[in-house]
Amino acid sequence: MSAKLLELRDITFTYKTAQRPTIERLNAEVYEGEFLSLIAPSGAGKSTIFRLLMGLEQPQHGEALFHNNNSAMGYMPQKDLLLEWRTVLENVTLPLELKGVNKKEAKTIAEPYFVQFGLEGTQHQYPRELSGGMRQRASFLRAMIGGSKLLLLDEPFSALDAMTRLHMQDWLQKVCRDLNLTVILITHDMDEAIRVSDRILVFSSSPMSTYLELSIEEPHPRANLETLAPFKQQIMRQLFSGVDSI
Ligand SMILES: Nc1ncnc2c1ncn2[C@@H]1O[C@H](COP(=O)(O)OP(=O)(O)OP(=O)(O)O)[C@@H](O)[C@H]1O
Repeated sequence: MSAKLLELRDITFTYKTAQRPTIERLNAEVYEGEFLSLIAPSGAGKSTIFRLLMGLEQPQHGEALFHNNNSAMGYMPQKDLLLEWRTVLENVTLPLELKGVNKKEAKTIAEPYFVQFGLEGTQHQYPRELSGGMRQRASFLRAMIGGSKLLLLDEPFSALDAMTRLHMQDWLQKVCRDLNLTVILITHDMDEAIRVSDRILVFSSSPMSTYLELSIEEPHPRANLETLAPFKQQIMRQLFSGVDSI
């Protein structure tokens, strides 16, 4: 078992204008090097968890506790937010420049990753010249280049076509393992969660509080798609546990 990287301890959070909490007494742990997915109904509060982790909101009760000295996080939103007036390389080096690394050195640090991220040859192109999958890979490289070992991915592939999405899932899972990154992924897509994750937390309603935890052991079902079905059934049962009929 890997070491604990992050702990959510008894977190309760209510937006100022809301009548009831979005997160209530939530407890969860994240382990170093794992790929963890969160599945919950739309509007349940998944992005709010990311906002709390990034310190953009403060819980009224409880805390997010980091177990190592590096609490830096990379964040990748649904829309890639690449800056259209900067080249791909200049987009990728942005977090380094913001940390005070000079431009030349930032480029030297970023360049070697272009091959691993399937972006070789795009360094001096502009984002508009890239395909959707390439844009997401550039966005992902930008999220991790600052040295963050924890990445928060908020439905990063939802705008991609089905084929590109499948390629991206396999690629993402592999690159995270190779770079020993810890990932928390928000997704609506059960197949995606099962394909990429080591562990999945499934919430059935808001406020987000208790959840079903699925640990996906080896041999991983991504290796044999027919083995996805039992996991999918468990997720659906949990998601619809509060619903009388569909
Ligand atoms: N700044 C805010 N002020 C008040 N309420 C908010 C704010 N941001 C989000 N909410 C509400 O909090 C709830 C949770 O929102 P959140 O975006 O975290 O859900 P989500 O699970 O990520 O949704 P989706 O799956 O649709 O992206 C929603 O009801 C939303 O309307």
